[in-house]
Amino acid sequence: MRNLSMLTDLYEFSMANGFQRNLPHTRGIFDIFYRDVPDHGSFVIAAGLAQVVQVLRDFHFDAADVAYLRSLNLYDDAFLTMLADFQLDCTISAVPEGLPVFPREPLVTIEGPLAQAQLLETVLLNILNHQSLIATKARRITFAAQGRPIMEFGARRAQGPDSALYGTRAAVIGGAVSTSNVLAAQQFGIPAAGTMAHSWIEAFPSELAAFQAWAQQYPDNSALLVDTYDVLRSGVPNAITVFKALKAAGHQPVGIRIDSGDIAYLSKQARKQLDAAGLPEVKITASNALDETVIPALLAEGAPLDNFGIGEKMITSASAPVLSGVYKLAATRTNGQLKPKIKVSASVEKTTLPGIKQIYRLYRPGTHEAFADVMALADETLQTPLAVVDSNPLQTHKYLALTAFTAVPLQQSINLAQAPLEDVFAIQKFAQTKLAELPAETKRLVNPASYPVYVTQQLDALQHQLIDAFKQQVN
Ligand SMILES: Nc1ncnc2c1ncn2[C@@H]1O[C@H](COP(=O)(O)OP(=O)(O)OP(=O)(O)O)[C@@H](O)[C@H]1O
Ligand SMILES: O=P(O)(O)OC[C@H]1O[C@H](OP(=O)(O)OP(=O)(O)O)[C@H](O)[C@@H]1O
Ligand SMILES: O=C(O)c1cccnc1
Repeated sequence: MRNLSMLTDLYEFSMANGFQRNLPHTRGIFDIFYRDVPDHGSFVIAAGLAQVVQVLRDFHFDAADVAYLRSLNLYDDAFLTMLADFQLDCTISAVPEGLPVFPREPLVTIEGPLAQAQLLETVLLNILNHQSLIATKARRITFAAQGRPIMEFGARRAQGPDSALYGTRAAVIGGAVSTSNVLAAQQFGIPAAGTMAHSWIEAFPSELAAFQAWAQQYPDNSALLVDTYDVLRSGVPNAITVFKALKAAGHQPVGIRIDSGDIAYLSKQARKQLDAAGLPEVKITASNALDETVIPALLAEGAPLDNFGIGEKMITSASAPVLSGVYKLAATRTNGQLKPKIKVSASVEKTTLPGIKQIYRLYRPGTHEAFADVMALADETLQTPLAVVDSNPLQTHKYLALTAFTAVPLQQSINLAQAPLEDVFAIQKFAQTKLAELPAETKRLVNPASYPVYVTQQLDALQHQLIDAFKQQVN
């Protein structure tokens, strides 16, 4: 990954420069969290931490970067010198990639000198917002496919090269099993997969000649695109001719791909033709702007589809193209003294949670059934009964007591020097394990139930104390 230290908003440099001059001995503790789930879902799949770790490991400014910043005539010499000799002095704790996370829960917490930690806002949000968005969308599509494999086909429609590359990584975290994107396959160890484009068929004198040439070239990888001319009158009959010849020569025919028209009707008819020809093993792949709304419609019609190629809708998260994760100051530390901080906003749902926190997932004792999350101050011990209040500021502010639970902390401190860049399929498996722990009603695609996320009485009291102090100041 190239050095992304300059991928930031100008105001980060402007604040960092001022922090160094005004508050040189103050450290900032920043939380990264989001407020709204894309597509009206109930959770987001956290993704992108491996790239965050890479960026932090390599965070430095080249001579050309410093010269450019100097040319803006905005910044102090001492600040530019600090950038030129940059030594990252930040610590990071984070939830693991693949974990389903809920609104307002800190995915990542960064602590460091204000002048450093502020500089990380833009690039960290860029990475985490993008990958978590695509992983979340891929989870929805995978869920809709009910176990049928999803091939990621989106490189041509992604918003630029990085979105194709890291979007594919995120799509696999969310459940895709292979990709047509060779760079992503190479870089992340994802199986490379694919069929053929219409140009292959158009280039030959006939569809049959095109299929035959393909089968000769790739006798054990013969996935044939059958919709160039007429799926049922030409594509499938020609594919059957080629598959029979392949079988006779001792090869295993792979499948057909349908990429246009009424996919339910065409796949049912194609299945009948293939079965009647003694080719029940031939798989049917569907593609063409598929997503988690079209796939269930196809399956509800009884479309006999074995797998899906998914491009534009997944790689761009077309139905919900933004995850608005934010980077908010939760506390400062000066000469060892911790000061919780809050942003009190006119819109009550934007008021932040102060202090250094930990998130806990609560399980029914002796089970893997998660039933709620609790955000607490990091130095709190969770007592039973635990007094909590809904973390959603728009809910009624009513305390309740939680009694029977096993609490598992979700954020872990990350050792930048040692943090392993985990295998994407290990992350996918972890995501599936963690998804399995959530109540079924929170996972459905339409109007999912929201999962309870509470804050402890102590954290709630701290928030209200800071809000009151702010009100007194204003008055
Ligand atoms: N039976 C079906 N039920 C619901 N949606 C379907 C069904 N069959 C296809 N679709 C979806 O409808 C959308 C439009 O299909 P259509 O065949 O009109 O595509 P198109 O883009 O016009 O075709 P082409 O790719 O040849 O230009 C696509 O998202 C496709 O996946
Ligand atoms: O629809 P997506 O989910 O993005 O899947 C990838 C699409 O990419 C290819 O189309 P191509 O670029 O050849 O254009 P087409 O729309 O004419 O098929 C392929 O045939 C799929 O239709
Ligand atoms: O291999 C394929 O079939 C493929 C790859 C990218 C986009 N559409 C289809």
